Amino acid sequence: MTTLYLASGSPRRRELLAQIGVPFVSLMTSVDETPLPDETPAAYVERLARAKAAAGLATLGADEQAVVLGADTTVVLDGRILGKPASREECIAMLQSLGGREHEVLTAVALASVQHSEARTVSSRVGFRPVDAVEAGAYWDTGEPADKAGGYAIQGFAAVFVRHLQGSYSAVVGLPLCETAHLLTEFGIPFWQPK
Ligand SMILES: Cc1cn([C@H]2C[C@H](O)[C@@H](COP(=O)(O)OP(=O)(O)OP(=O)(O)O)O2)c(=O)[nH]c1=O
Repeated sequence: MTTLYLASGSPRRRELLAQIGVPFVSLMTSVDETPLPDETPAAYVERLARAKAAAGLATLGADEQAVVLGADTTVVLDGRILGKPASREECIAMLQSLGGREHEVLTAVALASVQHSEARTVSSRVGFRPVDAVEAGAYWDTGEPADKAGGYAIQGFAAVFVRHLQGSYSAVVGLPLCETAHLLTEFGIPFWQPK
């Protein structure tokens, strides 16, 4: 019987996958998240999602029954990749740069088995109201932004910054569930639907 593994340390991804009623086993993997020179944001997120799935598969040896899911989420502003803020100052600068305008959130999901691998990338647009430095600093102090791409969590306190979202809410949180369900079906893994 096929077993689905989630190669992710993200609690959001665990919750999102559980939401669509798929049994899975969590795996911890680590991949280098440095962008390659001249790599586009779309190429970057897909490469990382595939790398996370491949790294997970490698830890399982040659298990013919395993399918591994990896994903990556990146915030893109003016073509620039915004990663996770490393400091309070960086987070304040990031949130102020996102304030009063729209940015793109790219999330890729990849499934890999010994036989083959597939990936899908979803682009969403998020519009923020202006965010001043005092509020951005206070938001950093909540502890929420540190492990989030772009320094914010739409599902958390940062919801107060979000004027609009065009695209996939689950993708912004970390896993595009519509596309994930489609890929799972391709790999013969049922979600909540009757078998
Ligand atoms: C924009 C945004 C990102 N995020 C999160 C999703 C991801 O967990 C994180 C982006 O970092 P990722 O590198 O995609 O994922 P991760 O390091 O948390 O987990 P792993 O690589 O082990 O799967 O930012 C939110 O939770 N809410 C948001 O609104």
